[in-house]
Amino acid sequence: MQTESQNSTEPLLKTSGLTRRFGGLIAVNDVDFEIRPREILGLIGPNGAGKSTTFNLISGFYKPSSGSLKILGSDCTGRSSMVISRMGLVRTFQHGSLMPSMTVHENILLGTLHGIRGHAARRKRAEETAEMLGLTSYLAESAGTLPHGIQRLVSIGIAFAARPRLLCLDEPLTGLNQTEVTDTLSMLERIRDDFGCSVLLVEHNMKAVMQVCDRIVVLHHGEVLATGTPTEIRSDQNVINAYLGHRHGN
Ligand SMILES: Nc1ncnc2c1ncn2[C@@H]1O[C@H](COP(=O)(O)OP(=O)(O)OP(=O)(O)O)[C@@H](O)[C@H]1O
Repeated sequence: MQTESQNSTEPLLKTSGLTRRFGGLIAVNDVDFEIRPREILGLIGPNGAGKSTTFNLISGFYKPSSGSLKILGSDCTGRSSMVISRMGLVRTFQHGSLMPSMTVHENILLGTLHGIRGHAARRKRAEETAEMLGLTSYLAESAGTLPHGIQRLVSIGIAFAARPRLLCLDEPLTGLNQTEVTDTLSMLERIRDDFGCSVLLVEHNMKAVMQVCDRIVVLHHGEVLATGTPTEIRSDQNVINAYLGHRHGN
């Protein structure tokens, strides 16, 4: 999905005044942020801060109450998830995105259905994706029978098989052991460095976020509390008071 015409300085995604109300509750309020080419951006904040709502807004699963969303300079406000995925933004879901009764190969093939013509080319893409994620030996197995950490990787494989410009991952590290976390973070770096893909990471594992992200946006009560590098965020007194100080101590 990468195009030659993409201007490397133009944000991949930019929100302006993004707002979403649920009845009287403002879940996301006047949120401005951008995701740049070839970066891993962390979206963090306490429970109820508005991370999932923001994620659903930018991926077209929710329509904003007000504000705008641009992808590569094109106004995508209120567009469907299908249109947004065709523009190069592909997401995973918090509780996994796979079909348990299908094999790993069949699952990853699902991610190739849009944008790749011909069964042979799709199979090749699925196999390349599996190899990159270390899933080759699981290709023939039913996805639902595999350990949790492998299922998480298969979900990422389905999304990455489309070779998106922006891969949006909703809590991909939940339930992984330390080795699996380390492997997944290395894989995200490869996705960024070898494929030029940006990654939006919604994640509660602060150690991992601080380790892998190029920049971080902190949400609190639906608003952007801070934006910066991991070093800047770690030492931001507002962030420490609202989030890091309580949950993570260091
Ligand atoms: N569909 C909905 N209807 C009504 N209120 C909602 C809906 N979705 C989210 N909310 C509310 O919006 C606020 C933000 O929720 P959201 O799930 O976006 O936060 P979050 O940062 O993702 O939290 P968590 O870390 O617990 O997943 C919360 O007060 C939540 O109860």
